Amino acid sequence: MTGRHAAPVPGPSPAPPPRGGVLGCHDLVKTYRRGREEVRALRGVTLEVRPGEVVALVGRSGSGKTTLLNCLLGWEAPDAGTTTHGATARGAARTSWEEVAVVPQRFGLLEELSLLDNVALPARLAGHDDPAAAAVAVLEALGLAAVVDRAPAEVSLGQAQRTALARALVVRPAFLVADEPTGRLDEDTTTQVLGVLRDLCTTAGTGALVASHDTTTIAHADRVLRMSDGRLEPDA
Ligand SMILES: Nc1ncnc2c1ncn2[C@@H]1O[C@H](COP(=O)(O)OP(=O)(O)OP(=O)(O)O)[C@@H](O)[C@H]1O
Repeated sequence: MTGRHAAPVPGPSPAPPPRGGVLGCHDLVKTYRRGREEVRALRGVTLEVRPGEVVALVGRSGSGKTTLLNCLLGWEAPDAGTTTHGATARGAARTSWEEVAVVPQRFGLLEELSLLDNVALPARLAGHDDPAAAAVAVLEALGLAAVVDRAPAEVSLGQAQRTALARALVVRPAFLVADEPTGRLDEDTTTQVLGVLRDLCTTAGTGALVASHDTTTIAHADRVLRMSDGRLEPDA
């Protein structure tokens, strides 16, 4: 624990995204095929994330976590199954960043923009009065005040990872999906980041689904879902 309280993440000025409902999926199936080889990455996965809760998704490397998140988000097409995105209960193609924001495993930052501009972008698209101020506030809360003007290539992987999280949090989304968002961080920084995430879930009612191998992240979750060989294990 750092002993620091996480600064609250300021809210965007426009109307908040539609709230309510759940982020979830029902009976998702996904098989990858390469020639004759088949990898059954998802074998019928059903889950729900409710507003305000932090759910950790854990499992060995290759158990299907990233595939599950990608299918849940609509970034990959499942072979079967359905997804629900909060209040809209529609397909991912129509889901806005304010409804479901994402921290991808490989960050997905725009290399030609500064960290500040990367984080301000979704706030700008959401119609925030002062996107830069909102971006600075969340970057500061995540311990990045000193590097906001640098490009992603000019910071450490841990700093880039926190920037990807800041870009998701800046719009106070209804739901957050994060793939290993603390994998590059030391324990103190992880605790700081989790404090900011928890604050958002409490104050904005964000429901978070966080795939992680990190014991600190798992310990801070309200619920833990365990994946094994393309399936979720039944609750212990
Ligand atoms: N595009 C792809 N083509 C073929 N197989 C794939 C593809 N993507 C993933 N796989 C396979 O699907 C299985 C699940 O992979 P996935 O990336 O979902 O696991 P993971 O639990 O997220 O792993 P990690 O913790 O290492 O990120 C693995 O066996 C992987 O090799």
